[in-house]
Amino acid sequence: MGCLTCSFAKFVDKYLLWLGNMSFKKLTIFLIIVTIIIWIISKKIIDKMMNRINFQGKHVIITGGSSGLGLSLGVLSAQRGAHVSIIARNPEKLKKAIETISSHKISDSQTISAFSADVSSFDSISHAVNKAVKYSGPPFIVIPCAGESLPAYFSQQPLDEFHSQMNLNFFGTVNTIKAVLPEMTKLAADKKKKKEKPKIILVGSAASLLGFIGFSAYCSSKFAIKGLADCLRNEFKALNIEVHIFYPSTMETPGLIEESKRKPSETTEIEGTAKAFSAEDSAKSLFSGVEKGNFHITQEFLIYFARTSMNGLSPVNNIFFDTLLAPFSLIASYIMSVYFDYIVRKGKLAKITKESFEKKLK
Ligand SMILES: NC(=O)C1=CN([C@@H]2O[C@H](COP(=O)(O)OP(=O)(O)OC[C@H]3O[C@@H](n4cnc5c(N)ncnc54)[C@H](OP(=O)(O)O)[C@@H]3O)[C@@H](O)[C@H]2O)C=CC1
Ligand SMILES: CCCCCCCCCCCCCCCC(=O)[C@@H](N)CO
Repeated sequence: MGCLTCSFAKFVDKYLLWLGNMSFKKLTIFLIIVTIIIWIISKKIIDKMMNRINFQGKHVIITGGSSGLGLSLGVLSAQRGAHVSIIARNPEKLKKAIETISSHKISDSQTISAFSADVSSFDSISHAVNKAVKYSGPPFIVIPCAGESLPAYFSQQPLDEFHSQMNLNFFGTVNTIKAVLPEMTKLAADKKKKKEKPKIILVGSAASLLGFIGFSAYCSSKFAIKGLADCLRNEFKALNIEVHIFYPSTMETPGLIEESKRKPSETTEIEGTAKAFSAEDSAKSLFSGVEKGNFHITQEFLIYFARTSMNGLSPVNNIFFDTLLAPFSLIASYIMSVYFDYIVRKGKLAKITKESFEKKLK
């Protein structure tokens, strides 16, 4: 034993001597490389150690589950053995979605069901949730994914669209969480199941982190979801319920096709800075983020990077990585704002405004 300590001391001595003989520049590079290697290895080990969520026999409720991201989340949940309930308005779309999701079941005992409801009405969503719970049991995972984007120039957008965006995206999320909370709280309090915390995953957007021309109504509703997520993450610790928020950037979904028909050209140009993903890939990122235990879930590095500089007092995902990135993200945000402003100055709205000024002067 003594000898072991002895050789360890000798090793440390040699190592320190070797470090001491290095030039400052070499030492700095060496330390940075060692830190990065330790970080990568420890992250890999931690990720491996993290339990994958056991979906088998658990009930997953997804609003907006008849299309786009919600539908892909339903398919993934079915593939992993969950009972899936999807909630949306249009019964035809729901019926088709049920067929798609059911074809991915891995066991006959899985229940895949659909309930028609409007999330912007508490009575409507609460009625649907009660039926879903009666049919498939208490909700283990809830994803309030129903949402829509109505892009327009602020000056041209009718006031009622600001209300409808808030009613669907923000209040739809609040209503859904309110509706599932009593049953989820009971499930979370179950001592036998204490290890597996029920989870709520809010669906924000990259537009929960930054705002630009054309998204004033949509972006505000998505920023509100970010604020809600921060508060609930903290408050629901008392209930043993886990809260996460997902910030997808553009996804190729039926919703995107619809919004593109009315999207101002400047908005499209700025949004194009980030890559578009398939709904399937985004759904996979959402669940893998939950499994890694991340509160903030992003699909791509660019949005992760953007988030670090606007973190405020929100919890960081990775203290080392986020702290390292934040200053660079601030610099990037400055460059981005100069670029975004350039797009707006040379854009359609600026042209229309200039023309109407000139008309008035004549
Ligand atoms: N696509 C994108 O680029 C991005 C999307 N997001 C967000 O992801 C989420 C999903 O978007 P995406 O997949 O594109 O959307 P889709 O338009 O493809 O699907 C929206 C779903 O929500 C349902 N829905 C809409 N309004 C209501 C309502 N009032 N009550 C109940 N259900 C409703 C729709 O069904 P029905 O109409 O029958 O009710 C449908 O199932 C949204 O929250 C969106 O803001 C975030 C970032 C990027
Ligand atoms: C720190 C500097 C990095 C900045 C990165 C900026 C990238 C800008 C892209 C923003 C993409 C916004 C996507 C919103 C999509 C959306 O929610 C709608 N399509 C809804 O349907």
